[in-house]
Amino acid sequence: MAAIETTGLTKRFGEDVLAVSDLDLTVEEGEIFGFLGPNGAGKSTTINLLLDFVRPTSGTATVLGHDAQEETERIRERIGVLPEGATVYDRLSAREHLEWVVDTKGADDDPDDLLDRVGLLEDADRTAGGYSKGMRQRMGLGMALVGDPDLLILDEPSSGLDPTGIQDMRELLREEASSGTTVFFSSHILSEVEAVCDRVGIMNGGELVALDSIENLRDDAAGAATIDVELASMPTGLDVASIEGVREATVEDGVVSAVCVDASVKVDVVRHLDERATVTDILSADTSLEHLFNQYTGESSGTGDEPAAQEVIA
Ligand SMILES: Nc1ncnc2c1ncn2[C@@H]1O[C@H](COP(=O)(O)OP(=O)(O)OP(=O)(O)O)[C@@H](O)[C@H]1O
Repeated sequence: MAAIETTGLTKRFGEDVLAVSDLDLTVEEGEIFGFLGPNGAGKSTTINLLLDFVRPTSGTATVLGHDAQEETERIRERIGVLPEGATVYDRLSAREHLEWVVDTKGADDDPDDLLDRVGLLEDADRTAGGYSKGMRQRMGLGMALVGDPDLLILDEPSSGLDPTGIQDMRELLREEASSGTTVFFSSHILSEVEAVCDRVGIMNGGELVALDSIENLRDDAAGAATIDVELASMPTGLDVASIEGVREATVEDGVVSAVCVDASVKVDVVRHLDERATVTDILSADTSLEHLFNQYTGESSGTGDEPAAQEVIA
């Protein structure tokens, strides 16, 4: 049985916003699944649909085999959730937050054990109103772990965490997965999920644009290659993007950049440009996993090793 299954899941907000479009997604039991995408891609809306916080316009979803809209209670008994912007009661301490969830869920966890696991035991008696964002996030994670859930659904769990906190969170997710818990979590940074996920789904504009293991995404990235060609002057009517095997072509400051499906296409790009202009320099680089993510989502490269594209060559 799949831990999460959506079929044609669609959510519109009003006439103009198609937040989630015809999503078919299966997350298997025991997986650590990273749900990726830039801001506004539809990640939180999908999570809210799974949790019945919003209702779908069309399509269906099941969580642990139960209908996400019809069997909400049965689902909530078995899952742990870290929602986006979780409510924090400023006057209650972390221990009191944990005790409250343990009571509500009818669980038998020792709150201190969980606080220890999320690194908040020392501050367990302080009221949460004075907590930093990272401490609130740790508390939210602790609350999600109550009742030894079969499935963890975490919306941007590393948000607000410092590098140590992110490392701790990864460890925790691995521990949970090794004890049989399915982990489904969203993020907008590929490198954050890379270290921990079995598979990732990449959302963009409400659509699932990639669904694969990190390993296969890596193979794709290894196959692809970027070439930067510097020209003495830029001729009009360049059509680099039409060259077979070129995925994306841009120009900035006299340099034409092309992302190619494999290394052999780079030769075609150079030939094409050499026939039309004076080539003054050629630079070539393998495409990073981050760049591949950017290609799927249309984000500009966040790696800092390539110039942001200014103009797309038609
Ligand atoms: N309640 C709402 N009413 C109207 N539009 C909404 C609502 N919730 C989300 N949206 C819109 O739906 C789209 C998807 O938003 P969503 O929050 O699901 O994206 P996201 O991938 O989680 O982004 P982020 O990483 O910024 O949290 C956006 O255009 C957003 O503005």
